[in-house]
Formats: sequence, C-alpha cells, structure tokens
Amino acid sequence: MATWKNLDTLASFDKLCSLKNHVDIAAALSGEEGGKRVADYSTPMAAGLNYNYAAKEVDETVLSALAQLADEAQLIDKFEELYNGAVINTGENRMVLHHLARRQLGNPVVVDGVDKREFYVAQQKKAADFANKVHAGEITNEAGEKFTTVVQIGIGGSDLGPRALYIALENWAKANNTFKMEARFISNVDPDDAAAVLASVDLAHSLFIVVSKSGTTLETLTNEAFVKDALTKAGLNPSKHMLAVTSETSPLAKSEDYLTAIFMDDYIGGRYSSVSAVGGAILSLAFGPEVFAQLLDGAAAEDQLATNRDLMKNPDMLDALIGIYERNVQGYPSTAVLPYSQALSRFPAHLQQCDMESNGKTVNRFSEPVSYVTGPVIFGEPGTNGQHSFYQLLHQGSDIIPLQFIGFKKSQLGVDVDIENSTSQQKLCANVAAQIIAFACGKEDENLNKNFKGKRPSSIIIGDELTPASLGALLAHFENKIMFQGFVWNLNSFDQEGVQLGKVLAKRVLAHNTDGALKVFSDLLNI
Ligand SMILES: O=P(O)(O)OC[C@H]1O[C@](O)(CO)[C@@H](O)[C@@H]1O
Repeated sequence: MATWKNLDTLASFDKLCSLKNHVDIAAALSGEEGGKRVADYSTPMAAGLNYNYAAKEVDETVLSALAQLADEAQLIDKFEELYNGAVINTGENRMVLHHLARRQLGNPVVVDGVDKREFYVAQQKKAADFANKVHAGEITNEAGEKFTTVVQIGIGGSDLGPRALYIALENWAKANNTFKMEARFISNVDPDDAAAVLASVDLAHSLFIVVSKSGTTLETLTNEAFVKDALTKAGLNPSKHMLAVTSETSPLAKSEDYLTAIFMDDYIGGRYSSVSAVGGAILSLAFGPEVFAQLLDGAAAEDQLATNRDLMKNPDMLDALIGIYERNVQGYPSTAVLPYSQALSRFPAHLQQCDMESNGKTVNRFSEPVSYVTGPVIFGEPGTNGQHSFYQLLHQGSDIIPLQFIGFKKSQLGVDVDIENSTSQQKLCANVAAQIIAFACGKEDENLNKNFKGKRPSSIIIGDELTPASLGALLAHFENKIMFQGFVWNLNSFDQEGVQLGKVLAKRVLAHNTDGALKVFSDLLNI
C-alpha cells in the first residue's frame, strides 16, 4: 500500500525547492537550440494530441527532480489503488471510480455483488437505447410526434461538463452528419435562466433530463418544478417529457414521474461525472451513442497513458508535476486555460469546478492542516478573444500566471476564407504560436510602458482537430492532472465540504431564521 505524506516532508521536494528560478525560458527558447527544444519537449497524448512543454521553466535537472518527486510520492501506486477500488475519498468514505466508466483499467471492482464496470456499461446501454428510440420515433410526445430538443436541468458537475462537451462537439457533429437533436441547459436558480430557455424551445417537442446525483440540490429541484409548471400550463403531461439521471439511492430514483431513470452512483463525483450517464444521456441524445462511445475511448486511451511510471511518457503526470513546481516552488498563484478553439468556450468553466472544487483545500486527507499552498485559481477564455481582454495583465501584470494553451490545426466545420494570404484558421494558429513566444521571451523597450519582461511560462496541447476522441483525451488529461496534484499535496480531491456552509445559510434565510448581519443582508435583498 502507498504511504500518504505531506509534500513538505518529502526529500525530493527539498531538492525541487533548491531549483527555484533555475531555467530562463527566454534564453532556452533562443536560437537554434530553442527550435530543437520545441521539437524535443513534447510528449504524445491519446487521440493524436501532443503535450508540448518547451515554454515551461524546466530542463533536464528540473525534470529529473520532478521524476524523483513522482516516485517518492508514489503517484502511480496511488493511481493504481484508486482504479482498483481503494477508498481514496476518505472524507466521504467512498471509492473513486470515474475511470471505470470509460474502461476496465485494473482489477474488477465489485460492490454488494455488483461489478461496477458492468453497472456503468449497463447504464450507458440504457442511455443509448433510450436515445436510439427517441431518434427512431419510438419514444415520442403524446401526439406521437418526434422530440427535437433536449434540455438538461442540473447544476455544477451535472451541468458544466456536459454543457462544455456538447458545445465542443456541436459543430463537429453537424459537419459529420451525426447531429440528432438541439440541446439546451438550465442550471441557475435565477428564474431568468429557466424562463429564457423555455421561451426559446418548442415545449411540445422538448425532452427534459433532470440530472442530480444526490436528487436533493435546491437549484435543480426548483428548476424541475419550474419546467413542470410550464409544461402543465401548456397542456402537456410532464411525465411524458422528462427523464432522470440520478443515483439509485436518491429521492428522484423513487419517483414515477419520469419516462425512465438512468443511474450513476456515489463512486463518481459530480465534477468527474460527464463520462457517466450525467453526460452520456444528453450527448447520446444530441449526437448519437456512437459519438459518446468515441469520447469514452479517447478518455480511456489517455487514462492508459496516465498509468505509465516513466514521467516523460505520462503527459498527465508531467503536466501535474510542472504545475506543482510552478505553484510550490516558483510561487505562482493562478493558472489560465486558453483554448484557441471557440468550440472549447465552456471548457475552462468546467475545469474551474473540476480543479478548484477538488484541490481548493487547506487540510490534508487526514484532516490535518497543511503548511504549503495547494490548488491555484483557474480561469480562462478562448483565444483570440482573451487577447483583447485580460492578456494585458498576463503580459505585463505584477503576477506571473502560467498558461495552458490548447490548439488544433484544423477547424471543425472546414468553412474558411483566404484573406491577405492566410485563412482564418491560420490566423488563429499564428496567434497562439506568437503568444507562446511573446509570453516567454518578451521584448525590451526603453519605454517601460512598452517593455515586456517575458519569463511567463506556458504549455500547449496541439491536436489535428477537436473530435469526440480528442475531446475525451483532453478531458481525461485534465482530470488526471488534478488527481496527481491532489496526491502530491496529500489532499482528498474528491469531496467538497467547502460548498456546504453557504447552502445551509441560504436555507436559514429562506426559513426567515436569521439574525444580525445575515438578517440585514436578507432584508436589503427583500427576502
Ligand atoms: O448532482 P447534484 O447532486 O445535484 O450536485 C450538483 C453539484 O453540487 C455540488 O455538490 C456542489 O454544490 C457539486 O459537487 C455537484 O456537482
């Protein structure tokens, strides 16, 4: 069994700390040697992606120290224990099984006589069969007409991942003739969210998926009631328009009010659940089950790479450890995720939850305080839009913020125009290449207002095209990166106690059970 220790008790961490400011990336990227470095500092990911870290502040010495840290922290042993069913989520006393939703990575995991891989596959099949019947017109509205739109009602992990993946593949599916149904999402308890979505869809031809693992989330239950009210007012029977994705033990599972219920379980955390029925139902309805299966295959292939003990052949662990060096040695507070792909416009928002809900913690997995910094602030927007927004601070601001670029050689739709000797896709890619060098190397100017200090590290994941498989690989890469970082920090990355207090206080406000400052704020907001 692996031993769980705080980062600052590891000898290899001391070694790493002695390498602060060890590499000058501007120098490392200059001249012919710089070109060689760009070609060499790259490791293959699944589905044709490549992780390039030439513009990160690492060299052979830092990489070797990171490999020692990976060994001493027993990162691969811990991953093996995780996918073989150890209770890694100590806070909730649960296993962590989202990898099993894509492939059997290790030994069978059996709970109460149920093989969990078989359970996840059975639920995927249930979602696929349901989707196929909707597409074939075997499941219709009460008038016998086909459903044309699917609306997901859920929040947090029951919204962000599925929404990001849907947006990522919408154009690809249209270009590849696999687009089946328009999807929409209702998440916020702000009534304007549900009202606007409902006003934009044809209710009579809309299916609603209520997605909540717990079946108790205030926003989701409120929005479900909101939608039921709208359906009833339109003379439609809500139970003929709704299905549920939930856990078998949740209150939703007991309801008769749905066309069907598809299950997940407590061993897949909300923010890791897009590969379960939480994402599977809506993506299978929108694009067909085969597309969802391709996404799972891409994720499974990336997971396989994440089992490699050789750091240089394990892009997920390498990315994680470079992030540890940046956070705990270089002292950088934040990380920006910058996809040069409009299709990935909601991917940073998904990673915000995935990363910050997982590693935004100050006690270790034994509930003891840690005395080092943990998860960075994650934010991002697609390029080139971000360049005209917050890049000023990234280039010349007082904090150095490491950057994670993502770029593709080809667009999804393939519709483009040549203006001034380059296509729009070439302009997009030219910008990301330029930004990497601008951030790393900077530019001297006597006028300090125009001076760029450089030394701002970045990595880039490069692929041919954003497809279901490469999207699955990308998703798994970041999930695994977050997992490895949680292991290094000795955190439990799989619970989220920090979200509870606000929920409890909101209930008190709604029950008018407040005093002091909370009462005054409640009065100011007219509750
Ligand atoms: O799927 P559920 O149980 O409705 O939970 C939704 C989200 O709420 C959270 O618990 C945070 O409040 C997330 O972790 C989760 O993804």
